[in-house]
Amino acid sequence: MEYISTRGTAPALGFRDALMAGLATDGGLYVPRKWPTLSKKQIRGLRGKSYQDIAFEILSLFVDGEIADDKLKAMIDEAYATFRHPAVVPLVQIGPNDFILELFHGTTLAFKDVAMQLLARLMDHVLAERGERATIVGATSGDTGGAAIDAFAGRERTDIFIFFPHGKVSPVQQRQMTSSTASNVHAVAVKGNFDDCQNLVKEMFNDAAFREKVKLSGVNSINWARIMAQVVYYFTAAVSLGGPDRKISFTVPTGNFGDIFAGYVAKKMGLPIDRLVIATNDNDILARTLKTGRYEMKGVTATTSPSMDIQISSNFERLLFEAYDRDDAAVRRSMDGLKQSGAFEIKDKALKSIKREFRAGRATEKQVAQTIRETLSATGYLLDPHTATGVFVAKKNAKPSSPMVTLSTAHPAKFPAAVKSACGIDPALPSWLSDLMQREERFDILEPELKAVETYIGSNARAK
Ligand SMILES: Cc1ncc(COP(=O)(O)O)c(C=O)c1O
Ligand SMILES: N[C@@H](CCOP(=O)(O)O)C(=O)O
Repeated sequence: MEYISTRGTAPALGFRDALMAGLATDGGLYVPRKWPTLSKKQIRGLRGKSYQDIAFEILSLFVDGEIADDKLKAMIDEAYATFRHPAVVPLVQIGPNDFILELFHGTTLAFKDVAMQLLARLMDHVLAERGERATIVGATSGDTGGAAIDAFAGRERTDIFIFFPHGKVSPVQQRQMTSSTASNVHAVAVKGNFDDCQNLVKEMFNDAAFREKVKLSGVNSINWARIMAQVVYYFTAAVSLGGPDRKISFTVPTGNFGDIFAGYVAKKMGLPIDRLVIATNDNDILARTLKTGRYEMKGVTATTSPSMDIQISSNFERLLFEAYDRDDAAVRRSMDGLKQSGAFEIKDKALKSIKREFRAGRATEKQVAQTIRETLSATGYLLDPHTATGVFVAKKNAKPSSPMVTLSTAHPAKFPAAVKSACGIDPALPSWLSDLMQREERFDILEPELKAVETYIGSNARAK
């Protein structure tokens, strides 16, 4: 299996190199040269298997023998042993045809743990095999950072630097990032928003000398391995609801487009998915794009679902690549337009192909709060604001003939103020995090300037 860049001018890489590269050297994102597929019979064969076994069957198609099967199995088992639910990602029914896929039973209570626990182990394995060290960077609107810090803390071969927008993450998210005592962890508050943090990370990758000097690697969903790990739960959810002999729809609270792109990959691999619905909060650039064909940045609004307060939706580039029939020049033109003028137009044919695969909807702040309140009173189920965004949009896009699964991307206790103000309930953190808000914080504050950030990393990273 070879991985190619969406911008077409970086070298094609095997799995291990794509894993360690994060972003391609031409600024593009890696995707498999060809989507692996499973027949209906093979998908049926996943029924009744454990999450770990299904993960192995799906992931080994992408790893393609670059990591020995027994080692990959052991990493999968270890990664998902950190989850507090025996099903890893249980499905909960909240209506006759409405389901919630709970992705938040990992150590930091967000769906990011699913991929991050595995990613850290995969990277460690490759670094050990090569006798190397790496500097890991990540931008976060709140959840990726906590999950990455938890997964990489104390790992000998990596130093990890996480950049979060100063004052724009929830107090629980901030404390999860800033209370690590591990010496290889560096939490940095950037005076800006998530897009500034993400731009800094991408600029670091585009600085070839710096990239080489500190042996840079990334843990955002620009890294193909993040997406790959997230494909698995579309299969586990679908087969437990009768797939592939029945089509299942999914609604996904969306920001950086990684989670829903994983659903699109599952479909490409042969999983019969009916509707794939993008749910956005007031930062509705993706919903607007599908409606108008113009991807246009308009500034970020702070919402009660801060993890989705994003304008530059990185993985949309992977979708564009597919929609333009893998024409990397068309992707380069779009990305140049975005950089130069904050916008680009999608050509009719490509837009039509995107609209065939996706629907999109937005939930306003009022609708999010109302959905939390109404779902609680109708079903007794407590949603976090990101999941509530999904549930609201799912209702508008559900079809009576197919089950609708909304991905629950975070535990309500990560956003207690928003949940309390919506429905009066103050959700408690689970026991292993009950002292979180008393733990001491340790972080630095930086301007959103490449030089400042590179100097900071340069003086703290050990991979030189
Ligand atoms: C809780 C939560 N929900 C949804 C999202 C959106 O996921 P994605 O960026 O993969 O679209 C994020 C982060 O991005 C998140 O942290
Ligand atoms: N919502 C994310 C933003 C970064 O997304 P990623 O999936 O690309 O890492 C977060 O919580 O940090």
